[in-house]
Amino acid sequence: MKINKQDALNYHQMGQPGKIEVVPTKMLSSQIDLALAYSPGVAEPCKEIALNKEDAYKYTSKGNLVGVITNGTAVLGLGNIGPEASKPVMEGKGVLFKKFAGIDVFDIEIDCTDPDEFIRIVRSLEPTFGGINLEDIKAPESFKIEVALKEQMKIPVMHDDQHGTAIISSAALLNALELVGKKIQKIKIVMNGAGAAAIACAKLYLALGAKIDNIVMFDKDGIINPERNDLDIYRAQFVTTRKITTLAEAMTGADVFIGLSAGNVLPPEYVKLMAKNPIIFALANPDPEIPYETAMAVRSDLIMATGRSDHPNQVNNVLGFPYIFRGALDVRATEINEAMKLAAVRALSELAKEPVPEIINKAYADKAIAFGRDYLIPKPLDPRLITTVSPAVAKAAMDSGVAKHPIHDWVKYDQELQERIGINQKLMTRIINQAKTNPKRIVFAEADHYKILKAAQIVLDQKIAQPILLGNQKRIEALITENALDLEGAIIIDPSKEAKKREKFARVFYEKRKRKGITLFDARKLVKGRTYFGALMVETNEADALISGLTKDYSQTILPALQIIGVEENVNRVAGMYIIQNKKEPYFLADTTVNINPTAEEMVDIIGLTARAVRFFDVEPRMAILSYSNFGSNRGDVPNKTILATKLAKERYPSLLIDGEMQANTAVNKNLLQEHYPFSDLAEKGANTLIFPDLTSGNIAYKLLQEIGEAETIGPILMGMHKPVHILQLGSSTRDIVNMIAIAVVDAQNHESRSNQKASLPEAIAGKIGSLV
Ligand SMILES: NC(=O)C1=CN([C@@H]2O[C@H](COP(=O)(O)OP(=O)(O)OC[C@H]3O[C@@H](n4cnc5c(N)ncnc54)[C@H](OP(=O)(O)O)[C@@H]3O)[C@@H](O)[C@H]2O)C=CC1
Ligand SMILES: CC(=O)C(=O)O
Ligand SMILES: [Mg+2]
Repeated sequence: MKINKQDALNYHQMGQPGKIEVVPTKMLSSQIDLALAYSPGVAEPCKEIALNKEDAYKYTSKGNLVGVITNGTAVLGLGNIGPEASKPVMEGKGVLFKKFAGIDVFDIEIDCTDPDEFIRIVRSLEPTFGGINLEDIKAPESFKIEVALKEQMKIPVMHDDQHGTAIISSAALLNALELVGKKIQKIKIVMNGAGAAAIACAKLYLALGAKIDNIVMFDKDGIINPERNDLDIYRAQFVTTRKITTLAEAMTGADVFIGLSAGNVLPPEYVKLMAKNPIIFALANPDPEIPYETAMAVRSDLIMATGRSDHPNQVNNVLGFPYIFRGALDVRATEINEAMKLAAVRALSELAKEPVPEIINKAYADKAIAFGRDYLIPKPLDPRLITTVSPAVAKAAMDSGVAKHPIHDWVKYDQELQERIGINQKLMTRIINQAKTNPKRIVFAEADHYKILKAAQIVLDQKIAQPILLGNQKRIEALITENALDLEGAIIIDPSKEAKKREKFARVFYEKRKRKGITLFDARKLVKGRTYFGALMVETNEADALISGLTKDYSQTILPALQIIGVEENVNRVAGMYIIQNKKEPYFLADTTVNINPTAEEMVDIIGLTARAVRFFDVEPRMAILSYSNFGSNRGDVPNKTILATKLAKERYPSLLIDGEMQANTAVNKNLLQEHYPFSDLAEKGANTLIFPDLTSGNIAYKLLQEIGEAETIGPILMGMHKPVHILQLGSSTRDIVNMIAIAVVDAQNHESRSNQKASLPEAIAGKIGSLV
């Protein structure tokens, strides 16, 4: 994946600088809250903790808080760039801890290179944290620091670059060896790098059966052999007695190369020297010891992994640290010991051999990921990691006697883990990857706008879509130059210069609308408008989907689309849906954009369209029909209408989980449903799809969520059009536009794949033609 320097800087700079903030977990909005949270109320937990320090786990965030601590001396493969410069990486680790395992992090960058002083500082932080993740501290100091802190602290301490890397690379190595039928006891290993990561990896390989005589290690000064008189005690363990002096000699006949050093230090010709079916893990970040493509081009029997996400086999400690700490914190382990590390290795290596759920195939746009040369180890977005690795680590902590709070109910623990991450966090990743499998031509009516051009560049770079930019060519080109955009490959069309095409489109439009009051003269005038022009491109198959609306009111944009493209066959109307992505799961809201005051029957159409669209996102809809009343508790037109809509929808779509009418909070609060309305079909899980009684309530609800809720919103997704058209909200961000483009591409793929299938909406909902927007 091409990452542009300026984009990376903008990403970190935009909005509130950095990637992380502290969010309160309790209400703090009244005098009472303040008195409880702070003086005088706060004194009570203080006094309890003073009597029993363990109560810090009960009354503070300690039990779920990890310190990601560094001095910035070995930041990725960038070297000793200092504590300030390491902060983006540490914030990044914090975000991954949170996203993948629900663990909160304070990142702490300490200006201190003296190991004893560093040890003293970190040790003094024990009251704050439930665990310490040491990060990017250079060897050999990192060894001394970790050993001392493990000894002196009663909370789990792990140097991630050592043990995270050792665990993940061991799991991948065991699986790679299994694939090529080699035994770890027999393989010849070249370790390039003799720092924190390399030494810990080599030690774990030895624990797994590798032979010290078969390992050769290199640092910047060359091979580690008896002639070296500059070796610390850690490197000295890996002095080779073999008669080798150069990397080329070591690579000759080697089975495995492990790179934990720096980028681009392994010449391709050395790869040729390796034994049959060689294994290369080039793990330096961000640039591996040899680029993936270069190594793979050298020989076809190579098994290759890197630390990056843009190639198969990402061997990166992100597969470990969130889940290892999760398991350790959950049993309040006093340390992370060898048994826990080996349990993580086994869990990871076994998970890679399990059949891969469809959700992961989709997240990686790969039709069928299966254990093999390109899939040695689970993918970082695999939601099974938390429910596999964390329990394995927790069990091992219990079995090895370091768990202060053993887990007894493993089924309940599994559920808790799932709830921590929410199974559908990766919704847009899945859609984007699905889009990449078959990019489509997307025409933009408002291409003379920076945000559209930037989004077009992103989708072009990421091969999500082929942009067609409508607008004044000179203005578009000026914007591209002004903003240093790279839009090579995008098609620019200036409708004002396309007289022939306009005439063709005017005639198509005229034929469609001549009995609806449109003259050819009107048509010629209207097709000068870019939304008309774009919609006609889609209608005449010159483009696959239209995106418009960034600078215009919704109704002005939808009109041309409805007049030209119209409503899908077998569907009575179009409707708009918004996705609200909260921390745990997405919620789907409809109709938020089109139907002003639908009748009960019209609501049933909207329910059908929405159910199908929700399934398009691989989510099973649990639909609540909303009102200001709960199951007949209030009278009025809206409750009457929504009660009828619920009844009719249940009749028309018997396979759908629908209930109503109910208030919005009832719908999304399963405890409330269980307590007061246990008879409801939604009582078990609550609703994830909310159908509004009218446009006023739908529109107000999503706009409020968008502006003052903390959730990310995706949409509006226009449902029920004959061909894909999506209309942006006025002022959408570049990110909103990219999301919308990906949705439009997948929508176009689905339209294409069902063009020969004629099925009614109820049949589609019954699952006969799959999930389609
Ligand atoms: N994929 C993953 O999950 C992970 C990858 N890494 C990567 O591993 C690398 C090392 O990290 P870490 O061990 O923490 O850092 P350290 O600073 O502890 O170690 C770096 C080691 O690499 C050696 N080295 C540097 N350049 C060369 C070279 N050209 N040839 C041979 N050896 C070289 C250094 O030698 P000397 O001692 O002589 O200076 C040192 O032994 C980084 O690139 C990092 O990104 C680390 C952790 C996880
Ligand atoms: C991944 C990681 O921790 C590193 O490269 O340092
Ligand atoms: Mg690191």
